[in-house]
Amino acid sequence: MLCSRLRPFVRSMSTTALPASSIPLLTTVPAVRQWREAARKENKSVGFVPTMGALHDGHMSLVRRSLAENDLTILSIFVNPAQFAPHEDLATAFLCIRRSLATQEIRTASAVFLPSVKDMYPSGFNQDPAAQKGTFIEVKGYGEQMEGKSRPTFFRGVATAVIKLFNAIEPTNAYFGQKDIQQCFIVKRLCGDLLLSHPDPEHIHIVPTARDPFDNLALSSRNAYLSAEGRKLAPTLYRALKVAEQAWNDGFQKVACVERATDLVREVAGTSDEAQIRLDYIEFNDSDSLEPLESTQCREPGSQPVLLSGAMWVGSTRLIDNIVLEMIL
Ligand SMILES: Nc1ncnc2c1ncn2[C@@H]1O[C@H](COP(=O)(O)OP(=O)(O)OP(=O)(O)O)[C@@H](O)[C@H]1O
Ligand SMILES: CC(C)(CO)[C@@H](O)C(=O)[O-]
Ligand code: BAL
Repeated sequence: MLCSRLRPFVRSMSTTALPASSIPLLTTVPAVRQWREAARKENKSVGFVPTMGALHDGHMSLVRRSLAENDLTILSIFVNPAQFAPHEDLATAFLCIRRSLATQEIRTASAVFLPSVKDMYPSGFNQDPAAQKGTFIEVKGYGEQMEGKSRPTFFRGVATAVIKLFNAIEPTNAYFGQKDIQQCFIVKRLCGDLLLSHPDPEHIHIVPTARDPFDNLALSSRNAYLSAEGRKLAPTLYRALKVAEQAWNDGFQKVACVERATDLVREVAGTSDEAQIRLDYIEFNDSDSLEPLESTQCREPGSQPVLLSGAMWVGSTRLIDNIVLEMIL
């Protein structure tokens, strides 16, 4: 069963309701397979950019990279209900799709795939994980770490939707944003574990986070929900991560790096009239296991990359950001 808030928006996504477009809007799995088959016959490589709509410049940096590296680029827009907890705002995410389809930028892609919830969940979908039936994919030991601690069913939803999209499109390459760094590593592992060839883990590309050029705030669909005051405070998360990065590079232990970053957020929160910001976490994780580092761990040059990531509440909006230490993307 579909969550009641979602139902009207799914109905409104019927083909006839879509705006006119000069690029193919593929709304069913058979249609996207046909498009893919034609590309295969012409020996054309296909780059894939999965999104949930509400397009911004961060999405466009993925599209640009795909355009540069492939003959054809397909972008999907699917607000995947399985990655939203029942209390999260799925309806607002849906409202953004129509606006995205009207933007000029996605017209540079070769095709847009807009599946319905019914196409993506042929066995039906229930928003309550305990009542769900059918096939769901878990990436055990990785999906529970980091963001998974706050969003327990999130990566199960992401993995399930991504594998379905990959099976429908069979892309040569797929592009994901560094802003959602855990998602990038989980998708790579998913492709490796399930022995996927289209794409295999080496063809999952991580594109650096696109930021506001003035204050480095990571672009995100969620930024649209910030108040004017909240928008001013939002870059504090990245500033805090930079403080932690500096301390790490100076040789401090993890616990001290986190403390310095936390102090900065506390200080900024103290100067805000409305005390709008609250740090959820700042953590250092191993990029292979995704396990948190030991408190006493400090920088070891030449070791494998470390994920320095954080989440911060700005009013009722939860923002995430990260820095990958010692890695060339
Ligand atoms: N600032 C960014 N730079 C690069 N890629 C990004 C950026 N923001 C999002 N992406 C990537 O775009 C893809 C689609 O993301 P999505 O449609 O969920 O947008 P979003 O801005 O991440 O939304 P939300 O704010 O709900 O997290 C993902 O791979 C995501 O990592
Ligand atoms: C990858 C994704 C499209 C899967 O639903 C989503 O998690 C997102 O937009 O990052
Ligand atoms: N880009 C991540 C999607 C989400 O947070 O639901």
